[in-house]
Parts: sequence; C-alpha cells; structure tokens
Amino acid sequence: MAELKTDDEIEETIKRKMAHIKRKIAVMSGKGGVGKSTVTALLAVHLAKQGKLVGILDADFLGPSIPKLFGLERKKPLSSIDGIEPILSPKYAIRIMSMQFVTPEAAAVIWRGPMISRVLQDFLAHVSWGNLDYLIIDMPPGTGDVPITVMQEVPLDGVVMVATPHDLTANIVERAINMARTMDAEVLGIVENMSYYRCPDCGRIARFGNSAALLARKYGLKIIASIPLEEDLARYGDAGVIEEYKTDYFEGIEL
Ligand SMILES: Nc1ncnc2c1ncn2[C@@H]1O[C@H](COP(=O)(O)OP(=O)(O)OP(=O)(O)O)[C@@H](O)[C@H]1O
Repeated sequence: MAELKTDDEIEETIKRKMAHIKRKIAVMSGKGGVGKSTVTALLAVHLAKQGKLVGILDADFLGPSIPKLFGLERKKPLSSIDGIEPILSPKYAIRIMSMQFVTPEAAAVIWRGPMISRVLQDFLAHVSWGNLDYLIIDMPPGTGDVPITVMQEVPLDGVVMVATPHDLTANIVERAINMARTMDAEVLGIVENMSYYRCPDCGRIARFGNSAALLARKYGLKIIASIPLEEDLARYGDAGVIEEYKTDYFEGIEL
C-alpha cells in the first residue's frame, strides 16, 4: 500500500476513491444514543436487499458501534495494493470499515481535534471501497471535528438526520441541521427513532412526543421513516445479527 505524504496527495486520493461511489450519504444526529448507528445499519441493509452495492464507513471513532451490530468485532482487515479492504457483512456482503478493525485501542485514546481530523483523512484515503452504489457514513454524535472533516473531504449527496420525539433531542438535532446546511450538504430528511412503543400484550401504542415532527415542519423536511422502540431491534443489534432483523422501515424509500 502506497504511503501518502502531502495533504494534496491525500485529498487527491480521497477524491479519486469517492468518484467510484454513486451516492454518499451521512447519518447524523447531533445527539448521542438516539440510534444513529442502528439507523445506519438498517438503511444499509434496506439498500443491500434492493440489490445495491453498499458500504458503511463507521466514522464514530471514539464510540464505534457498527462492527458490533454486524457481529464483526474481532475481524481484522486485509491490505491490498489499493489499500485496506473493508470487511464483508455475513448476510448481505455490505462492505464495512471501522477504525475498530484497524486500531481497536483507538476508542480508548483521547484525541485532540486536529489529530483526529488528520487520522480521518488518512483513513479515508486508505480504504479500498471499489465501486459502490451507496456509502453510508455513521457520523459521531455532535457537530465537532469529525463531521466537519467528513463534510469537507467527502462530496456528500445528502445527510439523513436521526431524531427522537423528545424536546431535548430536537434542540441538538437542529444544530446538526444548521451545520449540514452551512456546509452545503443537503438534508434528505429525518428518521424518527424510538417514535412510539406498541405494547406486545394489549397492542396499545404509546407515543413519546412530537418534537421530530415539529422540527421537520420548521425546516421543511420530510420524515423518511418512523422506527418504534422495539425490544427485538435492540436484541438483534446486541447479538450482532442486525441483518436478520425482519422489519424494513425504509420500504419504498429512494435515497
Ligand atoms: N428503535 C429502537 N428500539 C430499541 N432499541 C433501540 C432502538 N434504536 C436504538 N436502540 C438501542 O439503543 C442503543 C443505542 O443505539 P445506537 O448505538 O444505534 O445509538 P447511537 O446514536 O449510534 O449512539 P452513539 O452516537 O452514542 O454511538 C443500542 O443499544 C440500540 O440497540
């Protein structure tokens, strides 16, 4: 694998690799723990089921969740002449790359902003995605250096915002929407996660608020999907078999 030295070389290489990917979509939320990684995984599985060639970049360096959701935590990627080869997910052959595959201890390191941006650039330049229909990028929570670097380096085709129905999330997601727009990234819509709970015994539906709907209205965005708080979804994710989860909340959605 060739050593890249200058900023220009790195940027040129990222540009060349990204040109082989038709749609590059980031999944953001601003707030942690709202289900961004779960939504990334479900979206990737939805697209792969349509016969698309899909990759996932886990850009959540300090809290990588994607390898666990796909049961790939112990995998080590191989290097080829083109760079580091993504790991294929077991069922749908989604091409997955996470910092956890390369340096498992990275999550334990406290990285300063400029350093993490540099590592991310280097990482982007070295992953060998090949030709893809979609690359879904799982952003870290917040509106800090990593999302900014991704938006600067990757010509995104859109951003999917993950929100929950709660007021506290809405304020923070709002910041992420503003950031994406400032960086000229199109917000494709909002996925409302944990939007309701259906009692498995009596069928009663409990809703937790309407903040995501109000947010969508305020910014002229559509709610792409509403995902309930669901025991099975957490269970499949925790067991590393998210690809086996049956419900497709993105049915009929084109991104
Ligand atoms: N709709 C849902 N129903 C039940 N559990 C869910 C749902 N969405 C997410 N979870 C669970 O919530 C936890 C957090 O989800 P996830 O890791 O996807 O969040 P995140 O926003 O990516 O978090 P962070 O950004 O802090 O890494 C996980 O254990 C996941 O299984």
